[in-house]
Amino acid sequence: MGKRPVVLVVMDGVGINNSEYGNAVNAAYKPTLDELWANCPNTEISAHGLAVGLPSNEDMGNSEVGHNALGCGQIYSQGAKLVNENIESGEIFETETWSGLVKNCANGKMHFLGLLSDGNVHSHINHLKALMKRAKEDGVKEVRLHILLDGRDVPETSALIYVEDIENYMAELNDDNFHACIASGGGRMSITMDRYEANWAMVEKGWHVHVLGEGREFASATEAIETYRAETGVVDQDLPGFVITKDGKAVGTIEDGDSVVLFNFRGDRAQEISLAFDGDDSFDKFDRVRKPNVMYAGMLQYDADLNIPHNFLTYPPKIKYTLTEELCKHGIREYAISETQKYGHVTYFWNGNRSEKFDEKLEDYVEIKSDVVPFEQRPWMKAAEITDVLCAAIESGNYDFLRTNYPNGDMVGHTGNFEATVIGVESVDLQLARVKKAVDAVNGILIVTADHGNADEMYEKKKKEDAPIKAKTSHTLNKVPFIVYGADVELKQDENLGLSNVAATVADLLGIEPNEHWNPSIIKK
Ligand SMILES: O=C(O)[C@H](O)COP(=O)(O)O
Ligand SMILES: [Mn+2]
Ligand SMILES: [Mn+2]
Repeated sequence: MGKRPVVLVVMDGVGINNSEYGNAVNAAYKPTLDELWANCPNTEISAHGLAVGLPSNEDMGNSEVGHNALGCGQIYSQGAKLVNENIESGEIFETETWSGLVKNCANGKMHFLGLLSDGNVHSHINHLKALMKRAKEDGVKEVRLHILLDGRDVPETSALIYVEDIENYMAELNDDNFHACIASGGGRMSITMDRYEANWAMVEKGWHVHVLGEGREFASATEAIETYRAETGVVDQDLPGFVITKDGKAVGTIEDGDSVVLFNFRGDRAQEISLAFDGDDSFDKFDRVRKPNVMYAGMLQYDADLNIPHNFLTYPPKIKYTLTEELCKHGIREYAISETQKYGHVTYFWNGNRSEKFDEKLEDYVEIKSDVVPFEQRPWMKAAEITDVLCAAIESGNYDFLRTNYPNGDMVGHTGNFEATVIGVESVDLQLARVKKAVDAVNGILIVTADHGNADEMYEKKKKEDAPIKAKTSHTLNKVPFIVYGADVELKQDENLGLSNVAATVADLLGIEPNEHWNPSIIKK
């Protein structure tokens, strides 16, 4: 091509926060990032709320919407917003899927499985309430709820707030003809919500409690949560699975003739459990022991290429004109690499929730296997291993555009462990120095940015001056850095810039005319 290669680094979860309080990014020793920020063209860009297609500016960013915006140069209404609209207009209940679900369980139960919170990253409790209410109106008699406790997109020990809320809601709905109750549950990082096949054993554990009704027994979800908290001290996302029983019997195993709705709208952590429900006898990820004959549907279609799940209630955004597609048209050779935890972020999310490549010949994707450990124990994760392989790819001269995601700021940030998160950010900085050197060796251009904040705010904001410090595990509403190294450009400084302006900027740096559908480049002309 004769063009200068462009390397883009997403430092997952590394936002900009002017306050030092709980700020693991500022607390980290990060000479390379500091030097780049001080000496290179840079700007701050938005990564949350309306800038990434979420319902409001109160919604923090997340990896799905962040990488979608980065990789497609446009702002699409995202799952959270689409489901809101679909419920508000009532269209969701006019779908064949909904009527099929209702009809299918005429003599059985309707099960709702999903993340119980108002985090709005994977799900929203209001969506669940709307589905339950309508199920009752449509004549469903028995509803069972399988709850995944959050504490990752919401405060780390907030599960009981949502349990109480939904139990009160069910109590109001329950009458002589309708009965809804919680049947099983567990922490979202302990059961069911694995992603990118990092740890199928989590899904197997979820299958056992939700479907088979096998697990430690409790009389209520509150009892389970309180008992586990007292025994283990773990936070909500890590609480073990539990089964609710009455008179020695699980109240809501999933049986032939039942219907099951996964009320999460986000795809990554919804796919594996969906495969377990949809899969025929050839399913071999774990032994399901018993596979009930149910109608299963997702709140959204999680992967349109792979048709997961077969039935769904809301169409995902149809993301068109992605950067990868455009670059392929120009013969640009692309390379994407991350470790398992974020591999799908730089491929599937980046390409508009598409799991197939646009052009086999032009694209190479590499996954480095993530550790299966609590990440506060190994905050460096696989940053060095990613860099080994990435630098070799840069120096090979075989690629024109290379992108990577370093998960540390985010994955360690989600543990709520400040010290470990500082080390996570420092690990990324160490690798950044190596990437920069490789970029220099090929006379390339380096872009450093992030998909949303997390490590930049590790403590919940205090409500009272003398309140104790409380760890914050979720993402933030903060802006993220955008830095260009190795190119003599001037960057715009504009309140309205966001992640969706990055694709056009990459095209500019590669000497390609940005697609007309994209938001404008950040480079001043
Ligand atoms: O799934 C998760 O781990 C969190 O809910 C969101 O994190 P991510 O958007 O950075 O993946
Ligand atoms: Mn992220
Ligand atoms: Mn995250």
